[in-house]
Amino acid sequence: MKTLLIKDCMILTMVEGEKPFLGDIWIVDGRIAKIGPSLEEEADRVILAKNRVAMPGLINTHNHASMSLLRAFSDDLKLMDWLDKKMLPAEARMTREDVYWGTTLGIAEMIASGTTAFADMYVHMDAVAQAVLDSGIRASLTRGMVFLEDDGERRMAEALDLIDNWTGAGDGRITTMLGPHAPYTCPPKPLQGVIELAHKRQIPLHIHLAETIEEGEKIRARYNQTPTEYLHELGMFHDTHVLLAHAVHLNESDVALLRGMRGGVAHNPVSNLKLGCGIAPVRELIEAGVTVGMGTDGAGSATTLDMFAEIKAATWMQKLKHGDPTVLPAESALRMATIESAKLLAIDHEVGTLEVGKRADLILIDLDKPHLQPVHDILALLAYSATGADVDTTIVNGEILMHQRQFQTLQWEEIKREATTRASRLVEGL
Ligand SMILES: CSC[C@H]1O[C@@H](n2cnc3c(O)ncnc32)[C@H](O)[C@@H]1O
Ligand SMILES: [Zn+2]
Repeated sequence: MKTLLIKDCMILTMVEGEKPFLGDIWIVDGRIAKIGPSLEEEADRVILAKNRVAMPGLINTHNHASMSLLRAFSDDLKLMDWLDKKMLPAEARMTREDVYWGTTLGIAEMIASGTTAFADMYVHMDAVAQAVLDSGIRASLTRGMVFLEDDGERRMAEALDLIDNWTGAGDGRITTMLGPHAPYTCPPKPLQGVIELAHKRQIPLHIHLAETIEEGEKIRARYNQTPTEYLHELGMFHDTHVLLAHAVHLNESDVALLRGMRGGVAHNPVSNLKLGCGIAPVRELIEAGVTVGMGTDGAGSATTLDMFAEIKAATWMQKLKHGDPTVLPAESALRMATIESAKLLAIDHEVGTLEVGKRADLILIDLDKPHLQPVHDILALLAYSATGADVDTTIVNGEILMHQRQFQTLQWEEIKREATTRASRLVEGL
């Protein structure tokens, strides 16, 4: 039996209706065994967490972690120029080892900023899975499939290899999905095939949707439909858990089509702002009963994987869009980044709140800082003042991945060296 006791912290469980309280958390074999004041249980290790807030780890529902190698390489471009002229040529040079080290760099940033689980769509996914396994983080992995060239069968085979070989690995830390890339890269026939397979084997789907106005124009010209109508008509929302990344350009009837869907929307506000895509109809989606979680997208576009930046951007953008500061209050934004995101990855029975019996995926935030005092309202402080750099400790499955801002499972100097040399090679001459 492996035990860990976290003592004297302010506990924010994120369970609906529960207020923050001072207390302790006892973790046994990776799960929360007790939460309450003055616990006296024996433990192999004790963390004294005075002046710290314990909350569920943040869950990043849309990422391409390996793109951390392309951070700040190409900015201030329109999405299609950025993708076609810069990202795709650099990605064409990426080896399996590049993906391993790029993903590890992304994971290091996530652990350091309080993310305990993420959803990833990329290539060389066995390397991504290995990086997840080695680091101790939790992830939902997807082989991204573009069906514009004629090697779609190979991509499908790789997607299924990932699912068959890695689902449940790392004591259940790795889950998998099927990932058709986007409506504009997936024509009806292969997309229908993916949807039918997902249906038959009950595999969740992860896809980009309605990110830009240009995407809407492309799909209108090809099929005389909105991107959402296109996916709906192919049966995507009938009985499959679907993770929709972005969903910025939805009209009223698109939102109505998503009503009652399984899964929901990964909102990526920083990427949407930076690429000038627009503001997603988050309030309308939530009012329609659609689950909305939070993500960053890759660091190649968002530049950072700090989920605290997303929390701020999400709430500010909705307030601005509706001209109303009461829209998406602090608690709702924090819920989006924790339990709502857990629902999107279909892991909410295990993580997303601090509750007895759930996996111990949690973070400790250091309040002993000028920008986090005084403590009138801990929810407002976390949503509006905290940054990823305030995270002191990150724990996944009861394992300490970072403590007092020191990585426990990753070798930072090695990651930096590998990432620097590989990143230079990828972008040379582009
Ligand atoms: C086929 S693997 C995933 C693929 O997606 C690309 N990508 C990264 N960010 C975005 C985005 O915001 N919209 C669409 N596609 C994106 C990435 O470069 C990979 O090629
Ligand atoms: Zn993306």
